[in-house]
Amino acid sequence: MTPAARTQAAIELLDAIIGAARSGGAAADTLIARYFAERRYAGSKDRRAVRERVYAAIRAAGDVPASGRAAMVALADADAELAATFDGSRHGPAPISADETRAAGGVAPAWLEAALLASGLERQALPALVERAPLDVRVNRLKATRDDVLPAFPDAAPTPFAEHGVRLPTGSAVEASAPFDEGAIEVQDEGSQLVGSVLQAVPGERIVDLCAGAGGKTLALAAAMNNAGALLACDVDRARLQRLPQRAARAGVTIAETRLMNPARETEALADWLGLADGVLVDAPCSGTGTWRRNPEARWRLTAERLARLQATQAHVLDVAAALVRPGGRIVYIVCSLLDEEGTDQIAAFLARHDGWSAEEPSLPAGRRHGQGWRLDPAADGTDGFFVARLRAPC
Ligand SMILES: C[S@@+](CC[C@H](N)C(=O)[O-])C[C@H]1O[C@@H](n2cnc3c(N)ncnc32)[C@H](O)[C@@H]1O
Repeated sequence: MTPAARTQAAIELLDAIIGAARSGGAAADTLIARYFAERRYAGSKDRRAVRERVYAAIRAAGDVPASGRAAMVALADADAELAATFDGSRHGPAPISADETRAAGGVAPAWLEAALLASGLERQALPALVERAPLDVRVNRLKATRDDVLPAFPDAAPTPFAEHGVRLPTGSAVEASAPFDEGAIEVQDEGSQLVGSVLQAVPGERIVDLCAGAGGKTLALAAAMNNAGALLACDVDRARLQRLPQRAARAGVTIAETRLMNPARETEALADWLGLADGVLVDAPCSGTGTWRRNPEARWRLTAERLARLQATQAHVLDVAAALVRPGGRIVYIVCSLLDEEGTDQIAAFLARHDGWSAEEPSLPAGRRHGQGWRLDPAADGTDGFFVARLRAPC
């Protein structure tokens, strides 16, 4: 493909991504994969270049742009090489005119920027929310140590804070590596590794991972428990939960049992665990404002209505978790969001609903106290953004 044709492809893809963001359609990655599946003439360099242009345009536009062209023209205003590809050639975009529409910049839609500032984030911390993220992996201590893994990747370095983390150059082919194949590493952001460790699960305990998804944190819990004890991984999403057993097998995890639940009927599915868990991890469904670095189009999709629905689910899963914990046991509540509505406000509301429970300070090597919990943010900590709180049940 010529450079101009690559820009035209990025414009077409952005049009599809913008349409999907407005209608709740497929994610950008899916649309990009479909686009190239139908255009076999595009080589791997073309695909990489187009993808980079698409994501640069998504990162640069805080709100949904009027069109793919408006997004690319805004990008070209600051990039002469890109601007030169608007050359009107056969497969390229028409030349740029001075008065045509440009996508607005910004970090997020105005209502979301306001909500982030109201949640205590400094304005200068906002751009880091949409910068490219590093590629972090967690070393699976059931299979290897960090020193075993580091030599397998030439440009790898230990993560600054997480004990078992390794940071690799973005784009490293982790899943084609021997350590991945052997189950010695899992892709996991350093922040995710840190907040997952707040439960401090130890061998022999009875632990529930209530919102386990495909098991990213379940596998870390099993490693912390050295495969000894009981570990129940639950979710309401069959497709996600179904991926867990295969990942567990690769990681040498033997104690994770999965359980699919019906939404709003979780306590029925968990009747045999009521009041018995030493600890419950609630990695709650959330708006993902802390993970825009990896998924920048998410900020185009979030609405106030969706946020309100997520908040209701978060309160509900916290209440389910409280029913599972034994006297004196604990809950760790995590959201990959920096909005107080999903973080410290949820904890305050939980404590108001549940007599005798208290919040304990998680105290991690990165981040800082925030309300009744702890917060990591991309600008200050170089991790995805997270809120985490530890709650102690009365004895
Ligand atoms: C942030 S994701 C979990 C990610 C996962 N723990 C990991 O580390 O990879 C939140 C999960 O909550 C699940 N969820 C949504 N509603 C739920 C409910 N009522 N009970 C349990 N899980 C729920 C979603 O299906 C989703 O998998």
